[in-house]
Amino acid sequence: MKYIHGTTEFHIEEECVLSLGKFDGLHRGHETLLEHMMEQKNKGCATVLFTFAIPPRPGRINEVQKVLTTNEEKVAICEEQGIDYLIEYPFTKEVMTMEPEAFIEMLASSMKIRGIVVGTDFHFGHNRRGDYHLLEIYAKKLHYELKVIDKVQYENRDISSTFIREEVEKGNMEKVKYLLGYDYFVEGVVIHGREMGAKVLGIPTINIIPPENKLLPPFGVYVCDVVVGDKTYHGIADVGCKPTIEGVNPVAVETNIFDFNENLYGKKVRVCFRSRERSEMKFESLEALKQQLEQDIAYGRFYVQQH
Ligand SMILES: Cc1cc2nc3c(=O)[nH]c(=O)nc-3n(C[C@H](O)[C@H](O)[C@H](O)COP(=O)(O)O)c2cc1C
Ligand SMILES: Nc1ncnc2c1ncn2[C@@H]1O[C@H](COP(=O)(O)OP(=O)(O)OP(=O)(O)O)[C@@H](O)[C@H]1O
Repeated sequence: MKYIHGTTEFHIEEECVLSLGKFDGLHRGHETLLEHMMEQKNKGCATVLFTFAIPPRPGRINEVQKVLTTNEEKVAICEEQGIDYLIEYPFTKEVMTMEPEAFIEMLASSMKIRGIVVGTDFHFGHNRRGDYHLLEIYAKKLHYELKVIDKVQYENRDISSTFIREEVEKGNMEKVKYLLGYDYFVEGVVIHGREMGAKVLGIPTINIIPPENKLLPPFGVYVCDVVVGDKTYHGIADVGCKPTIEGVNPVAVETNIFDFNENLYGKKVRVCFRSRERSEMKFESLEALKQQLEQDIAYGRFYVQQH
């Protein structure tokens, strides 16, 4: 896959099928779009996802925008899904004020568009004036086929990245899985913690520090799957900063993998959140924490057996 970013100058020689939008966390709504794109791919078109690199709003320059998928994850997911080109187009003042007609012309001058796939609510161009009706008018002129997808819903609400971010923030991980089509996950390289887990508490854990802009579920304990290479293990994870342990601890995801004693330091792992058990708490003593951890592990094992 080619990842085109940081430039407004690009040219794709092949005939292509295109979809446009933000695509934060590919979800079950996007899935329908992708299926149509893959049908075109089978007929010889290259698949192109066109997204914008939206800068932070003025006055919020120092605020980190939390996302379901970081750029690195998006690149990996797009590659897995069979996307040939991921374009992250700079959202400059000129682009922001570009009339939708000029935007379509710009796209058509950069690639040979044979198909466009969008949802019914897709809007683009200055003041979001462009919509699928305008794309339909240009379909005849520019000789592409337009496919407009009805919005996939859940409980009478359109599935969207906004909807999913709200549910992640509430810790509703089963619902998030349904909306995404897969477990919500965090990736990171296993680092050294204080090593109290194995030595003091008798419960070994792996620690990862999530990327700063990765949206996390609320601090607390989650039944999870841990993916290491091509293997998946069950475990129980704490998201938070371990208030029982003295000092300032960074926000981390710390996981006890069941029946596992290999050394994972320096390895990249993916922690997939399956279900929230409880909030993170400050315990009176390490002994009290240890007792709770044992209960958490028992809870996690039971959950895994039942689901
Ligand atoms: C399932 C699980 C639940 C945890 N719950 C809490 C908690 O509620 N409060 C807390 O202060 N630490 C909690 N922790 C973190 C422990 O304090 C941590 O395992 C211990 O401090 C070892 O950290 P280390 O790897 O940095 O040595 C939890 C850890 C796990 C694996
Ligand atoms: N539930 C859905 N069903 C069908 N198509 C969808 C669905 N959600 C988004 N799309 C389409 O996918 C493309 C990308 O959507 P985009 O990621 O920008 O929006 P979104 O998922 O609704 O998120 P946000 O909440 O950020 O607006 C658009 O063409 C959009 O219309």
